[in-house]
Amino acid sequence: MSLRKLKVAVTVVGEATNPSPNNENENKAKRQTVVLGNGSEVVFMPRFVSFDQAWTWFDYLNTHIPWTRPTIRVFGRSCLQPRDTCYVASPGLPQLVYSGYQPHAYSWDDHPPLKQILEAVHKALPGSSFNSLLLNRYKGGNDYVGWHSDDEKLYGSTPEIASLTLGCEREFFLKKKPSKTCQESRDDQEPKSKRLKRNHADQHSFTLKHGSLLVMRGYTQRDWMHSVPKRTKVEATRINLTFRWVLEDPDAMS
Ligand SMILES: O=C(O)CCC(=O)C(=O)O
Ligand SMILES: [Fe+2]
Repeated sequence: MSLRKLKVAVTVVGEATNPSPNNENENKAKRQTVVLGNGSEVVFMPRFVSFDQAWTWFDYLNTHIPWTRPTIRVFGRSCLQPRDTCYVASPGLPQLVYSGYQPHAYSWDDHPPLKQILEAVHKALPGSSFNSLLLNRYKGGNDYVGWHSDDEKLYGSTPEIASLTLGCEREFFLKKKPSKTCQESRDDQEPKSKRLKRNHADQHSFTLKHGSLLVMRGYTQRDWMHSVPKRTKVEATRINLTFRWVLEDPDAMS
């Protein structure tokens, strides 16, 4: 699959205060906002946290998190999830279930560095709040996450998801979900060459480097899918933390 790097529609909205808890001098990092359209956007901070701090967090999480590689169900078939995982949530929240798997919810108190990371994320995103965390560990290029949206009901209709990368960099892709609007139905009947031009902004890619933070907002989960594909030449480990807000009563929202 070949997805073009986003060249347009990347707006640098200025210097942001980086919340690196240890080094105030490294607290200046560029923040890019990518407007995806129709109320969806991505904010990307390539240097959210200092290199050294990010390695300290990586080493702690790699050794201390109770990683598991669960069996999940995809298109009716059972398979091993192609990455390690762990789930952390505040008490009293509804259970997370995805791909037929219900992870045990660990407490923030079990791993104090996670509270420090959560605080840093909150500081970088004023007005945002997160009460759960899904951790992923990719132990090399064969580990991946396939195309999906995090559109579970317990996150509500416009969830904000903040995604921190530690360790080996990997490509992160976004592609627009197919929809049967009038315009797109007409596109289907056009020659492929024209269609490709018209759809140029329907896919984006980001290189998620060590210490970067990518935030998906608005209707991104409703209208877009994302993935971290396999990479044959990659051998090193990447740890990814996605912070999310779980609604206390998802049924009250519908
Ligand atoms: O590893 C990543 O960057 C993405 C992980 C992800 O999409 C997820 O856990 O839902
Ligand atoms: Fe996801």
